[in-house]
Amino acid sequence: MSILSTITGPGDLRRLRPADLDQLAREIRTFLVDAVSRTGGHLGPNLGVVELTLAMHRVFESPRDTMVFDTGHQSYVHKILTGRRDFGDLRKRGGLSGYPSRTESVHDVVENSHASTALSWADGIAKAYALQGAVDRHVVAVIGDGALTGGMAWEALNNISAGQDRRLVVVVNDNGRSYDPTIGGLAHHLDTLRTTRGYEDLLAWGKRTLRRSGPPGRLAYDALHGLKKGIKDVVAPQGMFEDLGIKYVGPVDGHDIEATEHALRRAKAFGGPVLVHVITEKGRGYVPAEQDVADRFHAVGKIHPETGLPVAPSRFGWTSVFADEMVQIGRRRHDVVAITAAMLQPVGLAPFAAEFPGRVHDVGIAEQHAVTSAAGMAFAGLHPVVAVYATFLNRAFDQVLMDVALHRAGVTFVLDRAGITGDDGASHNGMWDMALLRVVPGLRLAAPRDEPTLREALRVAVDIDDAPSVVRYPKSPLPDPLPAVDSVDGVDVLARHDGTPSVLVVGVGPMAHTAVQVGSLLAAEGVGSTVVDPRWVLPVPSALVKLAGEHDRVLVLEDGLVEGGVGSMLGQRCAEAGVTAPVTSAGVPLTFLDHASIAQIVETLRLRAEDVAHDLLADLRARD
Ligand SMILES: Cc1ncc(C[n+]2csc(CCOP(=O)(O)OP(=O)(O)O)c2C)c(N)n1
Ligand SMILES: CC(=O)[C@@H](O)[C@H](O)COP(=O)(O)O
Ligand SMILES: [Mg+2]
Repeated sequence: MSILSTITGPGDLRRLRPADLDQLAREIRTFLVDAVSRTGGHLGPNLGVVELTLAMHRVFESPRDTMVFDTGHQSYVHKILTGRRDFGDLRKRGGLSGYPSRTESVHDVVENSHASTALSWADGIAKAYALQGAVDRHVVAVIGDGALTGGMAWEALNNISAGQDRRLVVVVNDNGRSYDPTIGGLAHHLDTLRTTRGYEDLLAWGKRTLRRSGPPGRLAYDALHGLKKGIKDVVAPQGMFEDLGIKYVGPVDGHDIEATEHALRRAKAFGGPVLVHVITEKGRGYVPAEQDVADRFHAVGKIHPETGLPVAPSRFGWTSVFADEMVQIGRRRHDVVAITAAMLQPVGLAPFAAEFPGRVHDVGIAEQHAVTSAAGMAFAGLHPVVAVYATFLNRAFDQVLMDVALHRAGVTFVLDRAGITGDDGASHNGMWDMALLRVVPGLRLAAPRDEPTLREALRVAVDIDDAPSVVRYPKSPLPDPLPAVDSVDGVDVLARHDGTPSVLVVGVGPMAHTAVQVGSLLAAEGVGSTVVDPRWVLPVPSALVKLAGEHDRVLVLEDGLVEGGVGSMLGQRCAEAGVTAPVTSAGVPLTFLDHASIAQIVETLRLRAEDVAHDLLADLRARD
C-alpha cells in the first residue's frame, strides 16, 4: 500500500510512525525520478531534501507557520506534501511551476528563483508577526550552502540576530554543493562544522541508544543533554553564527528524519532566532545523480530514468560558441580573465577554466561582488569577462553603473539566457537587460544574431578598455548563419524589397531571423522594406536613425522589453533628429510572463513573423 497516495496535506504526516516515514521518503524519491525524468527540472536538489522537508512539515504547521525556500528550486517535495502531486506538466504552461507559486497554494509564500533572498523575507515576516503579537507563529527559512554565499543572506543574518524575541528558524541545507563545492571561506567554515560533527550526533545517538536501554540509560542521556553547552564548545566550533547572536544547532544528518525533527523541535522551542545546520546529499538515492560529480543532476532536461542519460543529446548552442571563442581570446590575450557567479558550467566557462585555471574566478552567488571585483581587476590592468545569465545581472545594476561605467572600466559582460527563457517562469526571463542598461553612460551592447556575429561581438567587446561592453544572447537554439547582403555604416543589411510604403525592419539579435521573414511577408503584399541588423544596439547607431529617415515606417523586433527597449530608444533618437517615420516595436510587454515553452510565449506575444507582419499590415491599412 502506497503511503504517498494517502498524503493530502501536512496534517497527514503527523500520524505516521518512523518506519512509515522511511517508506514515504523512498516513495517520494521514486516519484521525483519518475516525474522529473519526463519533464526536466531540478532533480538533484529535491532528492536531497526529502527527509528534511518531511521533518519540517511534521514539526511546523504550515501555513500557520510560514516556510520559505531560498531560490525555490528545492520546493518539489514541499509541493508534494502540500497536496500537489500532479507533476505531469511541471514547468509547462498550465502545469505546476518549478518554483513556489502563490497561485498554486497557500503554503507557498515567496515566488523566487533568484538566490539568497529567503532570509530577508523571513526577517520581514517574523518582524510583522512579532509586531502583530502572533508569538506562536514561526518562520522557517531553508537556505542552501550555495545561496548562503550571497551577500543579501548575510545582511539578513545581521538583522535576524537583532530580533532575539522573534520565532525565526534558519535551516542551512548544506550539501556541499552550489555549483563549485569549494567556493571561499564560507564553504570552509561549513566544512569545519560538518566534519567536527559530534554534538547533534552525540545527542541523536544518546537519544536512540541510551534511552532504549531503560532508566539508567535515560539518566545518562539527561546528564549528557544537560552538559550540552560544554560538549558543544568542545566538539563543534559553531563560532561564526553564535558570534552573530544566532543560536546554532547542528550539524544534523538531514537524512535521519528523527534527528532532524529533534533539532527542529529544539529550534522551535527556543523562542528566538536559531540556525539549524543540516547536512544532506544532493541527488541522494538516485545512482546516476550520486555519480554525477560535476553537479549531481542539479537541473536536468528529459532523461531516461534507469540510466539518467539525456533523452535528447545536448546541442552546440550559443553557450558553446562563447565557450570556444573565450578560449581563443584567452590564448591571444593574457590579460583576459573570466568571472562567474557560481555558474561555471552553465555559462560555458569550464573549457576556459580547464586551459587557464588561474584566470577564472568563481565568486559564489555574488553577482554584485563579481561586477565590482571586475572593476578592480580592470583598474589593475586586466580585462575581466563577467559571464552571467541575463536575469541575474539585474541585481548588480548599481555596480555596473557606479563601479564599472563611472570609472570607465573595461569590463565585458556576457549575458546568457537573454530574452524569453520560458520554463523557469517569470523571474528567469532575461528581458530586462537592454531596458536597464540603456541608461548606463558609455555602455556598449551587442546582440549577435548567429555564430559568426557572436564570435565577432566577443572579439570587439574585449577590445573596449574604457567602458563596459555587453554581449547578450538567448537560450533558444543557435540558428543557421544569416549573412548580410550589404552594410550601411556598420549596420548589416539582411534583405531589400521594393514596394510602397517602405518599412525599415530592424531585427535585434536573434529576432533578425524573424525580421527577414517579416520582410518577405510584407513583400508578398507589395510593401517594400529594408531589413537590417545593427548588431551593436547600445548606444543606438546613428546609421539606424539615418536609415529610418529614408523610410515611411520603422518596425523594431526585439526579445526584450518594448518599454524602454531598442525601439523606444530609436524612436527618441529619430524624434530628436527630426525623422518623422513612426517607430513601433514588437517585443516583450511590461508584464511578468508565466512559465511556458519559449515557442508558446513567442506565439502568445504575437512575435512570430506571420503575426508581426499581419499586425503591421493592419496598422498600415488603418493609417491609410
Ligand atoms: C542570483 C542568482 N544567481 C544564480 C542563480 C543560479 N543558481 C540556481 S541554484 C544555484 C545553486 C544553489 O546552491 P544551493 O543554494 O547550495 O542549493 P542546492 O542546489 O545545492 O540545493 C545557482 C547558482 C540563482 N538562482 N540566483
Ligand atoms: C541554474 C538554475 O538552477 C536555474 O538558473 C535554471 O534552472 C537554469 O536553467 P537552464 O540552465 O536550463 O537555463
Ligand atoms: Mg548546496
